[in-house]
Amino acid sequence: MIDVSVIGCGNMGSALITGLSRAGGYRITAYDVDPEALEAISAHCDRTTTDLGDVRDSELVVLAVKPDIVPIVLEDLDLRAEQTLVTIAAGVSRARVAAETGATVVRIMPNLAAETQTMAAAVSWDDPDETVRQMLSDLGEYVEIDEDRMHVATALNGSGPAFVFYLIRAMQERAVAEGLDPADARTLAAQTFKGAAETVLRSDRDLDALIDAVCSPGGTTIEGMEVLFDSDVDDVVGDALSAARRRSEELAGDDTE
Ligand SMILES: NC(=O)C1=CN([C@@H]2O[C@H](COP(=O)(O)OP(=O)(O)OC[C@H]3O[C@@H](n4cnc5c(N)ncnc54)[C@H](OP(=O)(O)O)[C@@H]3O)[C@@H](O)[C@H]2O)C=CC1
Ligand SMILES: O=C(O)[C@@H]1CCC=N1
Repeated sequence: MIDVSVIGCGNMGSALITGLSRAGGYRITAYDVDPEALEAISAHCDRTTTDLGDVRDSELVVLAVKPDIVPIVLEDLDLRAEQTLVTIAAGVSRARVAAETGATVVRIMPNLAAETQTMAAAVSWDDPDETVRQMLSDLGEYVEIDEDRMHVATALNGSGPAFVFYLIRAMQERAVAEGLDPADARTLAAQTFKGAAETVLRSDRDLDALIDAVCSPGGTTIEGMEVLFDSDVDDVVGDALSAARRRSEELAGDDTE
């Protein structure tokens, strides 16, 4: 049983808690200043608390508050060297957190799919932490990266779900406009993204080969692909990613990571 505390039970903290609860094998303490946030997540926790002292003995402590709240929490959080503090805040470096805590600091960039144990996460650390590895495996897929790549990871897999939700909506809305029932269009659009993503993860074929596999000669797909090939959609999607990456760098301020 891994003893984990989550500080901040908003969108991301509650997704992590729900995923860990579904995985099993975790004793979960949830801390927040907002009793309503705790109430909303209580079914997935062993303990909810508004007393920061209650997280003092956890093996893993996940800091899931907004970047500007991180220093406020760290001021009152008293941890020891044998504990691991996992920070998920965009644009807040490990060094900045480590300067304010006695614990070993690991930085991850998770995403909302933690809730369904299909999270894509990036992790950076000085020394691999087996308990954090276990947690990340239980929640989905992860890659280890140098911390100076955390800004681009934040844009890709941290912000990425919002970009994908947007694309799902665009396909769904056009299908509805062309006659499909809204609920059916939502199911088909979302499952199509899920299936395509699963295919990429399980296949060793490159993406061009996978596109070709859908495009029957003289068929329907190539007509749609021609529209994409002739558009600037690659640039637009890339620009969205770059804008998110730049904002992560801005949040970091003088820190390079
Ligand atoms: N949302 C996402 O998809 C992702 C978020 N992140 C990172 O996760 C962190 C949290 O983001 P997100 O979940 O979206 O934010 P939310 O605002 O949804 O959640 C933050 C929670 O922390 C609470 N809180 C505020 N002050 C304190 C405090 N002093 N002690 C404990 N809890 C406090 C908030 O309460 P109240 O609302 O009352 O202020 C809220 O419940 C950020 O650093 C973000 O960069 C990383 C990857 C993805
Ligand atoms: O938008 C944000 O700042 C956070 C970090 C990545 C996803 N959500």
